[in-house]
Amino acid sequence: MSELWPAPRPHDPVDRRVSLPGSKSLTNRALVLAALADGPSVVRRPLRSRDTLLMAAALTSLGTVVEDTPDGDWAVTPGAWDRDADVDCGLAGTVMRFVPPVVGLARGTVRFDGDPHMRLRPVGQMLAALGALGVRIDDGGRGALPFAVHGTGTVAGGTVTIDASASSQFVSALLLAGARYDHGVDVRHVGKPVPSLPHIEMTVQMLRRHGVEVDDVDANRWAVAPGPVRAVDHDIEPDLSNAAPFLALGAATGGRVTVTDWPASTTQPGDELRSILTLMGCEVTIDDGDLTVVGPERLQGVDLDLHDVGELTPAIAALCALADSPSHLRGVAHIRGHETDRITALATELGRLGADVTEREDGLTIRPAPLHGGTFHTYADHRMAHAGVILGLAVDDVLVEDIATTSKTFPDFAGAWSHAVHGGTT
Ligand SMILES: O=C(O)C1=C[C@@H](OP(=O)(O)O)[C@@H](O)[C@H](O)C1
Ligand SMILES: C=C(OP(=O)(O)O)C(=O)O
Repeated sequence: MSELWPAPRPHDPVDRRVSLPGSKSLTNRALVLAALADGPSVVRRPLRSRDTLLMAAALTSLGTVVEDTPDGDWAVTPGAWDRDADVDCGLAGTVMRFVPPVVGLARGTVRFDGDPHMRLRPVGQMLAALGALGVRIDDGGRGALPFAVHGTGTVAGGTVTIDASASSQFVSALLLAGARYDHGVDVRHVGKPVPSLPHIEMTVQMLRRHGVEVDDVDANRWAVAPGPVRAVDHDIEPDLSNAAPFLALGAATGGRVTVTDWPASTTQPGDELRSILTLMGCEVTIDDGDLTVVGPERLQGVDLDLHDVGELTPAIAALCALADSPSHLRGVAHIRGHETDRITALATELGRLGADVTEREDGLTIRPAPLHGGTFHTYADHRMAHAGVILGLAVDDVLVEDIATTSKTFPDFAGAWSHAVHGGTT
């Protein structure tokens, strides 16, 4: 078993100010668009974590130049994509889904693989759509990793139908590369509702910033016109999903936590934390870019459809386990295909520490129950580790397995968390 990390528990309500690293989703989109662009770009204040380093490595292996600047930014220069390569997706959905459509525009065979669990995460529908757009893919009929993409330098593109109910990233992936296809791309979703729609909106907004024309007037249809992708310098916002455990620190301790540089407007789903924490009884204010959460004496349970913001589920579920009325978290069947089956993992691990949890096909019901210490397993999932440390705020002797798994989207999370719980500015 990996190392067990004693989750720190504050003894008094905290009063902290926290600055967070950049957004994974924004950094990886910025890198892809910079690599596809018509000139050099700078990605400013990028997140440097496992997922974004894997993205930078993938684009570099194709022939893109990604260099560190003295300011800690990433300078990206498009290169000739004229070679065979191997891409390690790790456990990054954005690498496995966003890079194959780009490889269609390269000349060479690119083989993709990743961590053991990555071979179970859904990608088959996206590969099939890419095939229909004119890209040759060899996945041995598995519809999963490992697979190879045979790029010829051009992709016909055009209209394609896809069932993207397993992941919004299928749509984002096709849109990101689509402007560089001969006929652009016109993606039509058919199936159960697409999850995480704000992430598709994030893709559309970033494409428009790069001068790409996108028609998203109709529901379940996104059309990208063919044309150049203009080089643009990006400022990466802080990762608002990774704000969840830090805001939970205020919420769960009846304390006060301020996260700096909260964007005035954003497509990041973490922005929903403001209304979710308000529903749980917190006082939430924004003042001059500082978001402050003051926790209540007792947290209230919530009834929430998290379909649009599924990646927040682990942190919210942990807070619900600390609330003094029942919670229903619904609409997140798709998170069974995330870093682990998050619904089963949360039901198992919250239950192990005494929580009264009922697992449902598309979510969890959590009722108040006395909690106790024990080992919280994380299944290589950064957000399970966040859930574990949140429980540790209110329960003695919670041991979080493999805290280092948080490096997927947060460099030195353990250090930042200890600092935030015990005092000082991160
Ligand atoms: O496009 C993105 O950057 C993401 C989209 C979402 O994926 P799903 O639609 O698979 O939930 C989200 O959960 C993931 O963390 C990041
Ligand atoms: C689902 C997530 O990641 P990925 O980008 O690997 O899909 C996540 O970070 O919660």
